[in-house]
Amino acid sequence: MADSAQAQKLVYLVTGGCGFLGEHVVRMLLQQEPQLRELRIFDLHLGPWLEELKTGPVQVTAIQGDVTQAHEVAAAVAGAHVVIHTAGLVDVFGKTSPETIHEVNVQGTRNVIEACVQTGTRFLVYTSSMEVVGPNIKGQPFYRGNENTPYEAVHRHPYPCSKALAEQLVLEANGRKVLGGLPLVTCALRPTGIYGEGHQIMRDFYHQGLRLGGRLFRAIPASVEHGRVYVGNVAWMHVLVARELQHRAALMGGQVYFCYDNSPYKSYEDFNMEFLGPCGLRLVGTRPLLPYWLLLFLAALNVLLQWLLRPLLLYAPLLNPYTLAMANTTFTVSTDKARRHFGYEPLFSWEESRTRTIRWVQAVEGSAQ
Ligand SMILES: NC(=O)C1=CN([C@@H]2O[C@H](COP(=O)(O)OP(=O)(O)OC[C@H]3O[C@@H](n4cnc5c(N)ncnc54)[C@H](O)[C@@H]3O)[C@@H](O)[C@H]2O)C=CC1
Ligand SMILES: CC(C)[C@@H](O)CC[C@@H](C)[C@H]1CC[C@H]2[C@@H]3[C@H](O)CC4=CC(=O)CC[C@]4(C)[C@H]3CC[C@]12C
Repeated sequence: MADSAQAQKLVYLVTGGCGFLGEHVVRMLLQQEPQLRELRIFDLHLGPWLEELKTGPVQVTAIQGDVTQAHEVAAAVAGAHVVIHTAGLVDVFGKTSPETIHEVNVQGTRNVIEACVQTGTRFLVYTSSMEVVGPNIKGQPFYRGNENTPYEAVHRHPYPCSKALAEQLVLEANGRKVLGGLPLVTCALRPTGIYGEGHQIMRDFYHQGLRLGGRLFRAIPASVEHGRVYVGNVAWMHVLVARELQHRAALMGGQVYFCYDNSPYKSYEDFNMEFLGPCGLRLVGTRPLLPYWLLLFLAALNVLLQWLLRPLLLYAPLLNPYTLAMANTTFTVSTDKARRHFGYEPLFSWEESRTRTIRWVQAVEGSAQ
C-alpha cells in the first residue's frame, strides 16, 4: 500500500479499472503511488475483488458507469487530479458492431476529455495502442521502430481506427484551458501486445490446445516477430507517467510513448508457448502446417459462419482475416523515449514476467505440471 509518510493529497480516477490492464493499474497505484488519497475505479462492469481494496489507508471508490454517458463521466471525474483512461472495447473478433466500438472508444474518450475541461482536472493519461501505428492495411513490417519511425499508418478495421481517432483527440486536447484557467496536460501510451495475469486471449489459446489434445498447430512463420509487453510493466508505466506528467508538463504534454520492456521478440505463437509449453501444450510444426491461401479461406469462412450464426449465438474464433493479417506482419518496437522523458525502467524482468504468467495459467486452469 501507499507510504503514509508523504502527504496523501491526490485523487486518481482509472476508467476501465476492472479490465485486464485496468486491474493491474489499480493495484500498482495502491502499491506505488505515495500521494494517493482517493482512488476512483470507473467501469461498466465492477469486479467483486474491489471489496478487498477498501481496507487500506487509501479511499477506494468503485463507480459503475458508462464512458459513453457524458454525465456519468463528468460526475466521476469531478474533483480528480489525475485521470488514467484505459476503458475501451478491445474487439478484433467481430463481437461488437463498428458503431459500438466507435461510440465507446472515440466518443467515450471525447467525454473523458470534456469532463476534465469542465471540472478542472488537469492531467490525463490515455491508454492508446500499437495499433494506432500498425500493422497497416498493406502489411508493411514495422521492425524495431520507435515513436519517430516513419510508417504509413493506414487502417480500415474499426478497432485501430477508433484508437487512432481517440489518441488524436487526447493529444489535441493538450494545452486546453480547464475550469480554473490552467492548461490540461495529456499524453498517450501505446502498449504492444500485452500479456500476463488475466489475459483472456492467452486463456483462449490454452483452451484451444486442450481441445486439440495438448497441441497447437503453427499458422504463422516463426520469423514474423510481434512485440509483446508484460501487463505489470505497462501498469507501472501508467503510474509513472501519471506522476511525472505533473512535474514535466512542458516535455511530456502532448507526447506518445510506446510501452516496452525486456520481453523477447518472437512470433505471436512462439511467444505464447513460453507460457503454454510449461503448462503442457506443444506447438506442432516448425513452419505453418497450412498454406497461407488456405488459412485465408478458413479465416473468411469464419466470418461467414459468424454472420450466419449471429441470430443464434456469438461465434468469434481467434482466426479471422484481420487477426491473420496482424499475426503475419512483423511489428516490434525498440525505443527508450519513456526512459529519457520520465525515467521509466521496467519493474519486472523478463524472467519475472514469464514466471508470473506461467503461474497464472497454471493456477487459473489447474494445469500445474
Ligand atoms: N490487451 C492488449 O493487448 C492491449 C490493450 N490496449 C488498450 O488497453 C486498454 C485496456 O485493454 P484491456 O485491459 O486489454 O481490455 P479489457 O476489455 O480487459 O478492459 C477494458 C475495460 O473497459 C471497460 N469498458 C468497456 N466499455 C466500457 C464503457 N462503455 N464504459 C466504461 N467501461 C467500459 C470494460 O468493462 C473493461 O473492464 C484498452 O484501451 C485497449 O485498447 C492497448 C494495447 C494492447
Ligand atoms: C489464429 C492465428 C492466426 C493466431 O496466431 C492469431 C493471433 C491473434 C489473435 C493475435 C495476433 C496479434 C494480436 C494483436 C496484437 O497484439 C495487437 C493488439 C493491440 C491491441 O490494442 C489489442 C489487442 C491486439 C489487437 C492483439 C489481438 C490478438 C492478435 C490479433
